[in-house]
Amino acid sequence: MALVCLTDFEEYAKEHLSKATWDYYAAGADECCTRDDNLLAYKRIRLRPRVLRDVSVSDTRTTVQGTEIGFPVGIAPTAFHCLAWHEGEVATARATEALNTCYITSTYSTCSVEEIVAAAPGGYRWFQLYVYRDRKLSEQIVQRVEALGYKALVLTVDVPYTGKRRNDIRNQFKLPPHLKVKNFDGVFQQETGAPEDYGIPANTLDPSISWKDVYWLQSITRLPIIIKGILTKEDAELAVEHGVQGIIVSNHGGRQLDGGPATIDALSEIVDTVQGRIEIYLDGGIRTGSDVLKALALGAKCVFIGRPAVWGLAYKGEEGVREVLQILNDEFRLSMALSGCRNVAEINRNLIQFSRL
Ligand SMILES: Cc1cc2nc3c(=O)[nH]c(=O)nc-3n(C[C@H](O)[C@H](O)[C@H](O)COP(=O)(O)O)c2cc1C
Ligand SMILES: CCCCCCC(=O)C(=O)O
Repeated sequence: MALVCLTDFEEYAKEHLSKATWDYYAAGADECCTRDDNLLAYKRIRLRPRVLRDVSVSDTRTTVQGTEIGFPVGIAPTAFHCLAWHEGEVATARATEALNTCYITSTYSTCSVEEIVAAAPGGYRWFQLYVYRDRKLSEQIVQRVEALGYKALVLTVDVPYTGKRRNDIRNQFKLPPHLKVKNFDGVFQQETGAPEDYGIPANTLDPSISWKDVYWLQSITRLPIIIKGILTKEDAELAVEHGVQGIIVSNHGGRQLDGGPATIDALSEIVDTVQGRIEIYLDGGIRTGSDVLKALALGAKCVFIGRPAVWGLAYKGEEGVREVLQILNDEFRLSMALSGCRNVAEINRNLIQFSRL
């Protein structure tokens, strides 16, 4: 039977992946309140559609960091794509190249950045970076992705420690031995029995990371820096003051702090504070084209999907991710037209029924 919406892909993935892999992808932290609220928050928002506006032609294109993409939905960084499909991130990269959108490659990819670029040489990509205690490791990967033509660095700031994901603990989930964090092959070795997250030594990431490390990162790269994991106006203001080029409003898909806000609920205070000085993106809970429309109406320049891309991989690799992206593109185009918007420039706050919020 045809899969017609993203939840169809979710059901397929749940049925076909091993329980431990499914649990890892689905996980939220603790009671999963924030993970679930990311989706529920969209359902609380109502739109104010305009009519009789000649929507016979519609244009979903936009720009991010000055580059045109086909529609305002990219792929958020998620780890371990080879768990879902044997070609892993290579398949994801090919799908995003085909749909002309942005793919943020995770530090914890199971294909190397060199393999990803070779598979989809024309693709538009950003690289997601975690900061390591051993800064040389971070510097080396930054140099590699810069040389490979990645267009921005996405600095993830919400993982000083990994959130408590109960099923992963119950399942003692770890990357199976035939898969590797390919960007650091052989680097993350450790003695048996030492603390680990998913088979990776637990103490590699630096929990002392602070705003001064943004200056350090700027000193080692010419790439634009986008901070992922901002949820408050105070931190958005600091991001602007530290000279970064963008923010991703994100709670890591509800996998880190449980009890934080849904990202769509956090967006407005950040947009009001930033006042257009840098681009603001959002991820978390995007499952339909009207979710995309709502996020853009509230001020996001582009949104990113995490789990739905992995569901697409689990279904049919590259083809599955293409289908997921195509469905979102089609639904977004339809939602735009049904609310009277011919292009993304016409999407604004007037579309949102604030009296209900
Ligand atoms: C399985 C999984 C792995 C993830 N791995 C990373 C990662 O390596 N780096 C990162 O910055 N965010 C990671 N994230 C968070 C995503 O980038 C994104 O914030 C989140 O998935 C968005 O929510 P959604 O899944 O509801 O679309 C991961 C999320 C999931 C579900
Ligand atoms: C050692 C930390 C592993 C993190 C794995 C990727 C990730 O961010 C996730 O949410 O899962």
